Amino acid sequence: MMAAHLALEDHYGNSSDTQPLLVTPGFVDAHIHPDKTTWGSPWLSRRAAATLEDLISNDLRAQLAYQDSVEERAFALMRQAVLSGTMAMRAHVDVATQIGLRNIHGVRAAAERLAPYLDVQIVAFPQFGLLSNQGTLDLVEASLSEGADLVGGIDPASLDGDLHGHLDAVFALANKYGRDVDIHLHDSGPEGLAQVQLIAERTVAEGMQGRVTVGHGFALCDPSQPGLGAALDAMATAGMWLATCALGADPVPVLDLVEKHGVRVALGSDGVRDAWSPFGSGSMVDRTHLLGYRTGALTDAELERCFRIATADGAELLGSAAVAAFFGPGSADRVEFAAHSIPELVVDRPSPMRVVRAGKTVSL
Ligand SMILES: O=c1cc[nH]c(=O)[nH]1
Repeated sequence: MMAAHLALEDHYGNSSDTQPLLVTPGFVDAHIHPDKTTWGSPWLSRRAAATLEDLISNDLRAQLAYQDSVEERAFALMRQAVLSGTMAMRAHVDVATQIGLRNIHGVRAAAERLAPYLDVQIVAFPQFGLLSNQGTLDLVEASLSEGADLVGGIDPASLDGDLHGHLDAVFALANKYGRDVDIHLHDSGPEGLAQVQLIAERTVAEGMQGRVTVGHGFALCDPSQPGLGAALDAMATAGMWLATCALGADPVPVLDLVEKHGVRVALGSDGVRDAWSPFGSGSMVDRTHLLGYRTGALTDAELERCFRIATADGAELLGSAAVAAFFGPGSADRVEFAAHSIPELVVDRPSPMRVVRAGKTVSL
């Protein structure tokens, strides 16, 4: 999947060398949390957080205090993503006894309003624990008939405190309803790698090769870990994906190493202006820049790899036909930028001049 560079004609039909036109496929946000965003809402002053548990309790407190509905906030962010060139996204949406299914319903309603422009997959995400937060497992199951597409999980050993029980529950639901799986794994070091190995074994045992993603996978970002190669090999055998976000100080994978072991990588925004982070723009062009910056991209090939991860690779993970079908400037679904080349686009991160869906300029 290539981008195409054309000379741009001005209003009078004169082409100009100083105003370039780069035509690209749409972008794919493979990991975002639109239900928690404050996009379009008043500024949220955030509390300090030293641990994952702090972040999670800040998150719940913030969500319970939001005045604007999930649908309004999610729609505002998802609209911004569309206008920034995103054509597909995988949304991790909280399901918990404290909030019931309202986040799932709100994000699904927002997605329906944007359906001509954006393919949205919803992961039922047990942010506050799947087994440890009693009643959540039943809600996750119910969510699969009420708008959620995938079964989510989170740190089975540390956060949920029952490694095997958590994986049993996640894979049982995936099997019962024929859904893919996407598990947040913040745990680092040997504990994180051991969980990756187990998820990979489960994936193969359940015949779910290619249908399981690990989000964040901080353990997979530490090349000093002796078990890293084996964990990456296990993931490759299971056809597992790693969704990384290049957010703040979060660890990022060594892309050469991950690719050498045959593990596929997709890119996402993670939390955009929510209790977890004041940053984020909803733009995958920005996020691609951050991936390049955080992974030390230097050569054109390295910058182009970041672009590929955010477009063609993400499209493969999400099964996005609109992005995958891009063939050049005449494509019905495309994004137009004032840029000379992909490397320059990734570094300069311009806003699109035009997003085109089904042959028509998107105006929202
Ligand atoms: O919202 C978020 C972001 C990162 N990690 C989580 O568990 N939740």
